[in-house]
Amino acid sequence: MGKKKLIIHDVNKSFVVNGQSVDVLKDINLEIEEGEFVVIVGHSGCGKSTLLKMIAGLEKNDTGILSVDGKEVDGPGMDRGMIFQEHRLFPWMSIEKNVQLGLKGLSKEEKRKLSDQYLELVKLSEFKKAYPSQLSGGMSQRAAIARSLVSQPEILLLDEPFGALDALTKIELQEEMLKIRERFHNTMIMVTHDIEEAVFLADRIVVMSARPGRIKDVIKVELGKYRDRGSTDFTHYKKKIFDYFFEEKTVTPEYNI
Ligand SMILES: Nc1ncnc2c1ncn2[C@@H]1O[C@H](COP(=O)(O)OP(=O)(O)OP(=O)(O)O)[C@@H](O)[C@H]1O
Repeated sequence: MGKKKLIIHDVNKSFVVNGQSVDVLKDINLEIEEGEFVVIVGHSGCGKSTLLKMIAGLEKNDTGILSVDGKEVDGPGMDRGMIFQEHRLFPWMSIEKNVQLGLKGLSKEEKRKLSDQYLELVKLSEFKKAYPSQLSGGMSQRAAIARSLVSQPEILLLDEPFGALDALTKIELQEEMLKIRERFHNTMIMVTHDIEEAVFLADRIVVMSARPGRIKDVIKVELGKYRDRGSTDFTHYKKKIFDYFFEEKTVTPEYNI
């Protein structure tokens, strides 16, 4: 057993909508080890993004405890980085300047060195002076990855980061995420609607039930480091997760298999 990085204990969350309290997450209990890659899947609206936002410190849990390294989460921190489906780069800044945004208290030269290093990692060195509008969707998402990695977060929170990309770019970036994780040993927590992506990347897959979101199952993916998307075992995991969604209601179009 590795070191526990994140502990979520008896967490509940509701929102007030039209004057009424609506339960969004119910009795969430989850422990994530340092360096683990955990992927969360569940129907649209079951509270996956809300859970990520609570870990990021952007939303507050109503009850229970949510702690990182034994310290209760109380707002955003440099130890956690977040990547969203849209790249959220500032259009008026070059890619280089966007990447440097998260760096505080460093000289210009130090910032430049770091942004160069991370832009090289995501293969965007040649585009550092370009603006977001001059980049493709995949390139913009690479820049967003560099921006979140440059401040060296220990936990990377990924909210459907490749959801808007074409299939080939998506596969390329999935493989790069694995390389990044191998190099930096970050703990990764990703939300996705793509079951194949979940099986390809995860050490464990958290399956959530429809609203209010509860953890229905946590599946350990025992497929080794390099996974063959066409293998029988890979397909077996895909089917197992897909069956959870049949169980609840008829197939939902938001899920790709
Ligand atoms: N700030 C808010 N105020 C009120 N309701 C909210 C707020 N944020 C989220 N919700 C509601 O909470 C529920 C869960 O939202 P959330 O975005 O976490 O779901 P999700 O599982 O990530 O959905 P999707 O897969 O469609 O992105 C939804 O019904 C949403 O409308």
